[in-house]
Amino acid sequence: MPKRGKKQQGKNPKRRRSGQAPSQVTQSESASGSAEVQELEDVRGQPAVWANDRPSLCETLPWFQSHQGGVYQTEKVCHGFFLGGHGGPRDYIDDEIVITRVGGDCESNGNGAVTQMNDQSWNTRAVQSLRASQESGVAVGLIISKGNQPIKRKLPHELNVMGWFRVVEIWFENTNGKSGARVRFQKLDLEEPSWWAKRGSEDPPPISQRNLRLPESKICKGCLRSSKLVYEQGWMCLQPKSSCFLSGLLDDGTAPTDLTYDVNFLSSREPPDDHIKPQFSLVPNTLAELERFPDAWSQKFASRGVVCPECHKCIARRYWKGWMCHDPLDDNVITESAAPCQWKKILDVPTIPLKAVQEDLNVRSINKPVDKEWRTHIQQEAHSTDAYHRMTYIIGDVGKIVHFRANESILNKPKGPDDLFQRLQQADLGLYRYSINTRAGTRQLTKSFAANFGMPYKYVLSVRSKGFDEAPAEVILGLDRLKWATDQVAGKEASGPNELLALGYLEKMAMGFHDDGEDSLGPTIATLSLGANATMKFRLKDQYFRGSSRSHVLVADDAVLPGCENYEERKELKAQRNAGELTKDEYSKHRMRLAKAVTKNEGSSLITLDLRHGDMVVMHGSLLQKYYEHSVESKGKLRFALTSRHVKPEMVEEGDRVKGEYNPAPDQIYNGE
Ligand SMILES: O=C(O)CCC(=O)C(=O)O
Ligand SMILES: [Fe+2]
Repeated sequence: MPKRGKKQQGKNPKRRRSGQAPSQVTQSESASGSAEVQELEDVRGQPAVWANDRPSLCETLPWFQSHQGGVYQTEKVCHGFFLGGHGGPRDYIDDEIVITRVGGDCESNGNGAVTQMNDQSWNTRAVQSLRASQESGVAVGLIISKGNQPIKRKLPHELNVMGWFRVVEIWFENTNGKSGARVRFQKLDLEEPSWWAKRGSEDPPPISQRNLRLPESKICKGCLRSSKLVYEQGWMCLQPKSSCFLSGLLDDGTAPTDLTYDVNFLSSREPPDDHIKPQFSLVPNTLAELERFPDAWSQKFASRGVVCPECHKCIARRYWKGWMCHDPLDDNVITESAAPCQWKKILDVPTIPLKAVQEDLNVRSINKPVDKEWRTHIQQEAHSTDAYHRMTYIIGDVGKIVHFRANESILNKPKGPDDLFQRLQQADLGLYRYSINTRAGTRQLTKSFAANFGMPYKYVLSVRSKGFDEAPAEVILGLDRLKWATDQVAGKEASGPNELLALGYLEKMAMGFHDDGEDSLGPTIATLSLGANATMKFRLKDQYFRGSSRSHVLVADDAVLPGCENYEERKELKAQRNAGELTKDEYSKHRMRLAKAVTKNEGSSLITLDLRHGDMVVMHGSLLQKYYEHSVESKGKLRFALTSRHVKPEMVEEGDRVKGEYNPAPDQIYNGE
């Protein structure tokens, strides 16, 4: 487990580090299937903004926040479009026009080539959003990746912003028996030279000197709808839902497969139209906003990426205190030159008083933490002391969750929660946003800042975990309290914490559903919440909720647990199987039938805890991490969470084990007051 962070760093074969020669040629599949080697031309300029990786791009550009897929839309209108590596057949890019497939509904063969799996139509989401941009006059920003083949240029960066375009044509053609949408973009400003034009090329002629010609169109006799003359082979009806779609060119009424564009279609231009405008600025100016609102360092907009004023790179906010253009902690860093850009912005982060991050201090919003449906399956126990109101939720043999709700009286004690919240803000914790693989298969930055202490843990690389002997005093104060809570739940004899993950949440930050790791950890995990309120949810992992994977492979371990679909029926079947009343095959058939009948997209939360400043939560039982997952959503402008675990020493490299040594002196031991 501790090495996972390293493995997770995606290996992109196209990446190169400084000193390696840029690729001069690219190989592409021609329409006839033979490999061609293309010479790439130099470009004449530089993009106004660029990025090394998709997370930085999406964190920075408000008009392109799609970590996956080529189209970014808000309220059903497309604002940004991504041109990846391979373009399909007939993708076309010149200095002013881009023609490409709309994307989506495709599967990749692993080499970048894609096959369309489903028919696309005017109702396809991506098509609808492009059409909405076209109809409402919204410009679309185009981004092109270095490996893009149709452009035939040596692009300067991994991801390059081309500029604003307008959607001028959407039509459909037949790709491998499926109707696939295609879009033709035209550059919004035809007078400005394109940075990706060939080096040494002339400026484009002024509009007044151009003979702007629109492509020809014809009304289809079959469906009475108009289609442009797109292909050299002749006019065809390009309406996907019409029976006359693509018909009429060959004797048998079908369309030729080897289509080429009509020259007039390629050279035609729509006349400039002042009504077509982008709804964002191409290069966001977050830095200027920060100058205007210097106290806003923990607010949502300040957690976005910025564009480096020196080299124009998108820089995500990965540091608690700001942005670094050349990020020494980024393992995936691509150094473009021998002298990387040294620009950085370190924020002045004045201490935020507790009052400013909490709203309704005395009101607990969730008074029934256990979902109605499961109340009879989850045993609840309450126990109060002067310091904490302790609520225990027991999920059968799986484990329990103990919520220590802090009473007002302990908050302002010396070294107590108020004090810790204040001190953690001033301490240098080294909080950083790591890059992780998501379930959707993309890489994204975590939505909270993390720093690990003690034994190395999960996504934080082992070299980045500071031993407890080097940890700030505030971290150890938190650990003392967590050790107490762990002992309360698991008993003093159990393995105590040897790791602590400190998390910092700015406004609207959250941690999505995850488990804390079942194999590498001891059974008890404790967490302390400081600052803003938060909501912590527990639910069954998806495969246990359904009883199978999404593709209907039955789970090997048929756990029928609170939170799952068809609970009663599954429980009954399991009892019958255990009593020998059902054969293995019969049992599997029933299980499959039930798994296939699940219609819900995801399971709902079983337990929802309202975490307040000073509260602690202990999760106990390794099966809890195996079957259940949890999420935490922060509700205010600033929150810290300190979470301690017992990492099994055998899972950690020998030399790192000393990092987790923690032997509190007697006067350091927290006594629960
Ligand atoms: O933010 C929190 O309270 C807990 C975070 C958490 O679940 C984790 O660190 O694994
Ligand atoms: Fe967690």
